[in-house]
Amino acid sequence: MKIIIGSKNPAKIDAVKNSFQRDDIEFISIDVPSGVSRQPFSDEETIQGAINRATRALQQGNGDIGIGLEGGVHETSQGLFLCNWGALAVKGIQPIIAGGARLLLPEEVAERLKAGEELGPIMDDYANKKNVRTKEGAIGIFTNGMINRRDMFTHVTNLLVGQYLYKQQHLDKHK
Ligand SMILES: O=P(O)(O)OP(=O)(O)OP(=O)(O)OC[C@H]1O[C@@H](n2cnc3c(O)ncnc32)[C@H](O)[C@@H]1O
Ligand SMILES: [Mg+2]
Repeated sequence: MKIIIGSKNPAKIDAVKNSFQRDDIEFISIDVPSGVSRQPFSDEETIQGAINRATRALQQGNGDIGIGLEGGVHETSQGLFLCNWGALAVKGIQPIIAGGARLLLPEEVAERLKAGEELGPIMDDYANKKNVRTKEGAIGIFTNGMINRRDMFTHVTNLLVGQYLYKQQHLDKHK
């Protein structure tokens, strides 16, 4: 079985590998356009980015399953939340969608996002580290390492794969 991941980010690739613990799987990661802003600014836009990555990965990689993972932010009355979404695409059914953990971003980070900066570079600057987005992620920084970006995305990919297995077993109900 060939699984195509729509990103070259190791935090995302490792999450997908964690969710498919089988020997007969080939993982291929390709950079596909998310089709949304580089910094998605709502759940809606982040979900669309995840779906676009999954369907494009499936097509371009000519695989059995395409997986798209997308990070974004979402405005609420409490402030700007970090949000993460994932999609799993296979031929013949609507993409399967799942959301990840979320947390409130500090005002200083939110202000910079609203001024047009991307979260990746903001986090490197804020934490005085390099490549936070490919390592612990914003979620790792703000939880003191209790949950890193790979673990957060593994939860999302488990939700995707679990739903996929369920649908496979109940195919006629969900066509
Ligand atoms: O290579 P890709 O797959 O694009 O991975 P990415 O790290 O850029 O991640 P996304 O495009 O999914 O996220 C959109 C933007 O938000 C940033 N971002 C999202 N979550 C983050 C996190 O936990 N830590 C740091 N930056 C994050 C990311 O760097 C992008 O600028
Ligand atoms: Mg990106």
